[in-house]
Amino acid sequence: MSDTTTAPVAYADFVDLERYPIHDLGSERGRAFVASCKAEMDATGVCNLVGFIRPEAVDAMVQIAGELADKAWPMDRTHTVYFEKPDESVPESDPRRHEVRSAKHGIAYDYLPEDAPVRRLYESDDLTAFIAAVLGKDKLYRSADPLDAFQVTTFYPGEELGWHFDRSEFSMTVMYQPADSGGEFLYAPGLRTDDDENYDGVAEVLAGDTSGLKVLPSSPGSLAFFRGEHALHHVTPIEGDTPRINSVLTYGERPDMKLNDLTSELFYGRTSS
Ligand SMILES: O=C(O)CCC(=O)C(=O)O
Ligand SMILES: [Fe+2]
Repeated sequence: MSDTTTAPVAYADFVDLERYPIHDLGSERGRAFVASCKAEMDATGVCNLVGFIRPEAVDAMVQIAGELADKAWPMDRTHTVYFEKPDESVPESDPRRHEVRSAKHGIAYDYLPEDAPVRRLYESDDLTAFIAAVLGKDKLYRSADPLDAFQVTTFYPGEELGWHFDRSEFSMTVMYQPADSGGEFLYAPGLRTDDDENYDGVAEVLAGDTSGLKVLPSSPGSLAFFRGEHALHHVTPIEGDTPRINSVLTYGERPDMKLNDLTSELFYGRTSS
C-alpha cells in the first residue's frame, strides 16, 4: 500500500529524498530502498548511505560544532571495551581486563539547537521507522538518554576512540568532516551475539588480529548504521590538522534506554539523573 500522507516532511530541505526516500517507505521505491540497505547490512554488517545529507546542512552542523565548542566535554580516558570496570578476577589476557584509550570532545544533546538539521532528522519518526524496517524490527525507539541520544563529536588531531561495544543496540553515524588521514572507523561485524560473548575472538582483535576487520568509507554527508552492540569497533587516531566531526544517533528496542552513570560521566562529565 502506498503512503498517501501529505504532512510536511521536517527534513525535506536537506535530505536527498530522490535517492533515499525515507519519507515514503510504503511505496515501491521505498520498499526497494529498504531491501537494498538490508542486503548491504547482511553482506557487510553496515548500511552506508553516501550523500544522505546535503552539503548546506553538513556546513550548518560543522558551524554548530564550532559555535558550541566551549560546551564540548573533553574526554581523554581509559576504559574497557564493555564500559565496565576492569575485572581483576579474570586472567590478564581476558578482554574484560583490557583497557583502551578514548579521547574526544562531545557536545551533549541538550546543548544542540532544536532546529539543527540533523537533530530534526533524528527526531522525525520516519528515520526511526526506516531503521526498524532495515533491521526487520516491528518497532524501534530513540534512546531516552537526554545527553547521549544525539550529540555532535569533534575529534582533534591525536584523539581517537578505543575498541568497544556500544551500550545501545543500534547506532547511526552522520559524518560532517572526516580527518585528512587517520580517524577511520574499523569494525568487526557480529563479533559477539546476545548468546555468545566470544571472549577469545575479542581478545584476538585486541591483540592485533585484523583478519575479520572492515573499514567504513566515510565522506561529508554520509549516514551509516550498524549493530554497535555486536560489532567491536574503534576510530583510529586522527592525523593531520583537520578535526573529525560527526554525530552518533542511538536507538534501541526498549523505550527506556539510557547510558549507565559510569559511561555518562565518561562521555559528558555529568549524569542526566
Ligand atoms: O565516531 C564514530 O564513527 C563512531 C562513534 C562510536 O562508535 C560511538 O560513539 O560509540
Ligand atoms: Fe561505538
